[in-house]
Amino acid sequence: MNHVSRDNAIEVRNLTRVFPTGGSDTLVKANDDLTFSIPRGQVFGLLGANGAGKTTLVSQLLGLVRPTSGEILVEGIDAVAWPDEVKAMTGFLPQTGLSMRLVEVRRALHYTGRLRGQSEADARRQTAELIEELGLGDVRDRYVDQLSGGMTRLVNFGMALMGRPKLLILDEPTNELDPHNRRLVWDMVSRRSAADGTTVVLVTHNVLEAESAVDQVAVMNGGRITAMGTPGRLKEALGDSIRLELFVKGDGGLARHERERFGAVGTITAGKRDGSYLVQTDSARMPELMRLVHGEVGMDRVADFRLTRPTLEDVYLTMDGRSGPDAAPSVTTEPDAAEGLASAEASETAAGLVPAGAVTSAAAVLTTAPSAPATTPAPPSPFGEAGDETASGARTRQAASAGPVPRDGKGVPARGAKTRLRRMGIDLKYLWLEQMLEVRTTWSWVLMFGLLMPTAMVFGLTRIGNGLSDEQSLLFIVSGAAIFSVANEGIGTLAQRIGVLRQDGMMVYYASLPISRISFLAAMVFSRLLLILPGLITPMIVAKLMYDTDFVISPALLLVLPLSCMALSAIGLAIGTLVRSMDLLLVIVNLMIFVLLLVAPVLIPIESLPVPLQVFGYLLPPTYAAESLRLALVGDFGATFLFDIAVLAAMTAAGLVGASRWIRWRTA
Ligand SMILES: Nc1ncnc2c1ncn2[C@@H]1O[C@H](COP(=O)(O)OP(=O)(O)OP(=O)(O)O)[C@@H](O)[C@H]1O
Repeated sequence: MNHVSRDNAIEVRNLTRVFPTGGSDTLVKANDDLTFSIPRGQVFGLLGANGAGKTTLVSQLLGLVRPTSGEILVEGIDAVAWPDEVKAMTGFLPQTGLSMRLVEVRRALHYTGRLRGQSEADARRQTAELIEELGLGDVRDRYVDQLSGGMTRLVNFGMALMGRPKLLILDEPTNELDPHNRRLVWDMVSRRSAADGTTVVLVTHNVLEAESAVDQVAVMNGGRITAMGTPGRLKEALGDSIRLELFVKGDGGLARHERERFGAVGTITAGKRDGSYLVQTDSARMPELMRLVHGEVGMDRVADFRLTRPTLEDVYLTMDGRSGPDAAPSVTTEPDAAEGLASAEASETAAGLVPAGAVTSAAAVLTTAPSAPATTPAPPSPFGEAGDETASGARTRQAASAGPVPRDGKGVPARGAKTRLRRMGIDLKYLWLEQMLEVRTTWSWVLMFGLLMPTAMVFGLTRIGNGLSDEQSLLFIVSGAAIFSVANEGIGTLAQRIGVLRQDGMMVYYASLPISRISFLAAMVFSRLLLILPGLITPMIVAKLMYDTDFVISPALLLVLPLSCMALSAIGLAIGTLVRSMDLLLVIVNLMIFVLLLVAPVLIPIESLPVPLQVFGYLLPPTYAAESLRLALVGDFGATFLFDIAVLAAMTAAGLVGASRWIRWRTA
């Protein structure tokens, strides 16, 4: 490990990320050998054209994308090896695809805080604070997806702030916001960095707005950083120039000879609007310029004019690489190792911008901005008893003590098994609650489906031909209707739900939280249990009422029923994570319904099938669920029953393990 500065929140060294493109041999270097550091407490703006590599960079900071090569340290923690530790201290606002859309605003904030490791008391307190600060009081009880685009963005911004993270990564935070709310967001960003020492990485195209909020800016182009420094220094690097925006009244604008007079003082460009011009020149020629405006054009013809220094937008337009090969001086990002990380000691003499070809330290460029004031308490450590219900604000207090993060022998933040288990329990609870609340709008339909469909099956199937109401037929009809209902809701719905989460980009949000995949998947499975169980029980009740069956109602049903739900749901999750195409997923789910009705020995005895179909039947999970239910209903708890139970348990485990392996927890 190289020397690590204690003042830097983020250190990136020789970071490269390559993506394969459509063609087999072609590769795109989304990030190309980046080296830089961000001092703690800074607001760091990341600018660049579409496809410049900004999202790839921030995704790697969060562990959502694995670098091809290079190193990332966030608060001294290796983000590649320990992404969860970085996620625990990072608030992330993705550009699109946030989850928690079908819960109330207050719950979206509260649950996010809890999932980020915040104590219950602190999560509640911060939720109330943010609702107040963001002006969300009137909509606190509304579902997030019922809000306007701008309000939703504000909620998403609030979610990123939950847990009082040390690091905030905001991807286009002011998209869709009105001017008032944009100002609110920039003010909150500045306040957090100045007062709490939060480090902020800001991806934005809104250069003019960001100018007032950022301490440092990096301009990216083609995967490389072409310029980096404070906005002031970057602007200075454009030269001691000024710009005049001139708006002339009436038709025709400036006469030809007038344009030539301005052209002799600087460069003049006609704007898109009739009569609008931009003149750029050396600041020493300002008096000449003003004489031309006043004397040559005359104030009676001037609708408006603005004389300004170059803006950050001018820097961006000059350096994002689109203005031609000669326009952009570039900063090389290959510093000398020692020099690159000596940023804390680098002085005001560090240049804001370095001409192309010069090998220099990008980190040194960064050092000209002030680091967090000495009086600023260091931000909280996420590695304590984060889930402590009673220790309100525990993380904040830990931060104030600002000691080094406790590590085990391998540089990994130390956490006991008890703490991890407790965290898993909390994650499970809030993910489950979110899932349950998300499906509440469809509860009535699902329940009705779970009640009506099995009832209709028992009613209809027992009337086939001369009637199939003998004890044996009833056994198959009842167990078949029950398992058909579970398979529909468990396999079918869960497979599609995962597909929709992936398609809408919502997985990125879950993956950015410090939760385990298993907690996420288990919460999805458990959230289905209550919806599925009625479909399992209804056929038995209907058969009892219609035919007074004397099935054995034993405690074993308490094992068979939930286990069938979990096994089939886990298989549904595995299918949903394995099959990436939503269209294919829909085909599979619909095929499954046919297979269940026609081939799988759910409604028919397996011995009645031809041998090839028997083999096929034994490969299908519902076969074991139906068989174990039949055996339980006749009180046969022999070897076959135990074997079926073991297979269902194994399927639950295999489904969850498969899903957690195939789920895209990293976006690439
Ligand atoms: N998963 C991926 N697979 C293949 N190529 C990718 C992947 N992700 C990004 N890229 C490519 O990497 C390059 C950088 O993309 P990235 O999304 O990081 O740019 P960006 O600066 O964030 O753009 P924008 O401003 O449009 O969001 C692009 O050429 C993009 O096509």
